[in-house]
Amino acid sequence: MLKKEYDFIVVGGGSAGCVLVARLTENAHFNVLLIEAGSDDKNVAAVHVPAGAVAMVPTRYKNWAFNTTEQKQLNNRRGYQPRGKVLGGSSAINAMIYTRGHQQDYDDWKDLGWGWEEVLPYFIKSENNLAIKGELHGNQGPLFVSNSRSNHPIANAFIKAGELLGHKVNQDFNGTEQEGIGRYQVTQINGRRCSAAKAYLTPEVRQRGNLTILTDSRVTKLLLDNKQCTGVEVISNHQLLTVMASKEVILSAGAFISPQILLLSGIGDKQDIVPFGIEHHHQLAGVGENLEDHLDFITSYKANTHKIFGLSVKGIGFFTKEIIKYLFKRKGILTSNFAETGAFFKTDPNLSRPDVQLHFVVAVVEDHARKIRSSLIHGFSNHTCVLRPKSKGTVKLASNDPMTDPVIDPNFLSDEADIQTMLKGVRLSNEIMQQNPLKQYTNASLDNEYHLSDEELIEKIRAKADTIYHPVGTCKMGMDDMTVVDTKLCVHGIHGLRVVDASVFPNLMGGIPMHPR
Ligand SMILES: Cc1cc2nc3c(=O)[nH]c(=O)nc-3n(C[C@H](O)[C@H](O)[C@H](O)COP(=O)(O)OP(=O)(O)OC[C@H]3O[C@@H](n4cnc5c(N)ncnc54)[C@H](O)[C@@H]3O)c2cc1C
Repeated sequence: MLKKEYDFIVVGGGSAGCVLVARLTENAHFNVLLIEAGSDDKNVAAVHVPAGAVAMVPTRYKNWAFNTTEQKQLNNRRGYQPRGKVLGGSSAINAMIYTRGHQQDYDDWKDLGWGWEEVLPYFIKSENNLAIKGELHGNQGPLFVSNSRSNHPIANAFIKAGELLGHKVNQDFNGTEQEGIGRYQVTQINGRRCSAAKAYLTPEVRQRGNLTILTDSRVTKLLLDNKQCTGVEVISNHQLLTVMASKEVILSAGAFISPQILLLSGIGDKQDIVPFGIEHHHQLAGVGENLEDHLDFITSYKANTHKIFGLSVKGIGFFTKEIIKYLFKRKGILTSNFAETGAFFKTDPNLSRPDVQLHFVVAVVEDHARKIRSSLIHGFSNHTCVLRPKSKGTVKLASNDPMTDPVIDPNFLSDEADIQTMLKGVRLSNEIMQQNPLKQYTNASLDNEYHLSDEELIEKIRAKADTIYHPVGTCKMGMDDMTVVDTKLCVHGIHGLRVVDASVFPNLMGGIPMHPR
């Protein structure tokens, strides 16, 4: 039964929220309420079977499926922003790749107390790596990390192709050196997804008497008494309820909704709040600013085999066998995280760390797999993203109605430097795709961009690129005027309120943002 008051209320049961409630409830004196807008993840096959992501990412199933504003530098196209809406949050629908940022990325945050030396013990504590041991890895944490059980031959051909060009094969992207080409490790156990909910909301944690989990319930507003956050308003079962927090409310609703909740509650820049008829409580100009995201450009190929993702009559026999293999052995293509291999490259050898990442995907996933016709093709694709974009966007209110999506403007490619880095990255990607180990599997290039001039390729990037799903920074941590939380993640000037999700990152790191805490 829901109580009127808890010590802590955690808003959003995603990558950050699940970790936090598991840790807080270790202390039997704390009563904790976790509120999640989506459903429980129990018995949701699409979450647990790795290839099930294909049922969620392009659809509204367990997914907020946001759209962005028209992107000026992307030919005024609207982008797509999937986000998990289920316990586990985006870790329940993501590609399960386990790569941290580059060590230097954390050292950029050293003055904030979040340098490499400070964060490494937490990586190690959380990780249970079933394949790699060593001083940079953990083998006893709750988050299981494995080698992919799919091990698709065409994904391996990608590595061979890179090796032919002289790229160093990297056996461990989370080891001492990030640069190189290799296989991604995945957050999986026994061929099943290990989301933050699976890792941290274990049956033992769920049974704790001091933890209440309220799913299918949406926080609409924070309750404020002058400069103290005292609780939340939540819509649950079609009823508007208020629940009080005696110690803290902790926002972990993700990089789009955490700033939206702050703005709906009157915390942010006056100009972003008052025009919507909302009372302005607390001036914080940085709320919803500083949005950074990884832009992704895809080059796709039709394969000369049907033993890869795609839908055809010929493929039915192959997939039937793979389903049986999965049911009995938890192996095969259903364990694939799609982006099985990849690379971290420097577009300029003088750089101190890689500035582009490649994801080699054993499927054609044009427009986030929303283009059914291209998803039918048996094929593969190579994705290029700029790791430290200079372009910055915003998340703001569209209305005072909390059920309305926020206005998301990543402002992709607004900085010319990002276009140039992307261009160089795509050239590196194309070189690999033309090597014999991959050519032997290629029926046709679906993009034919090898012979394009720089100007033509930039046009193609503007016509096709979109997110690879790593928005951060909208409640930035730090001490300057545009920051929202301090180094302990407390909201500046408001007592009893923290933000703990990807919105607090000061900037994007050269890796994937599920694992940096
Ligand atoms: C398709 C996709 C692929 C990705 N691939 C990878 C990958 O391979 N590797 C990797 O490391 N990262 C990947 N990411 C990124 C990674 O998953 C995210 O960066 C990370 O999960 C963000 O964690 P978070 O805690 O900030 O937010 P989330 O995990 O998104 O959690 C936010 C939670 O809050 C809930 N919520 C929102 N609003 C409310 C509200 N008003 N009331 C109550 N609850 C609310 C949401 O439903 C959600 O459960 C991917 C992301 C996506 C979408």
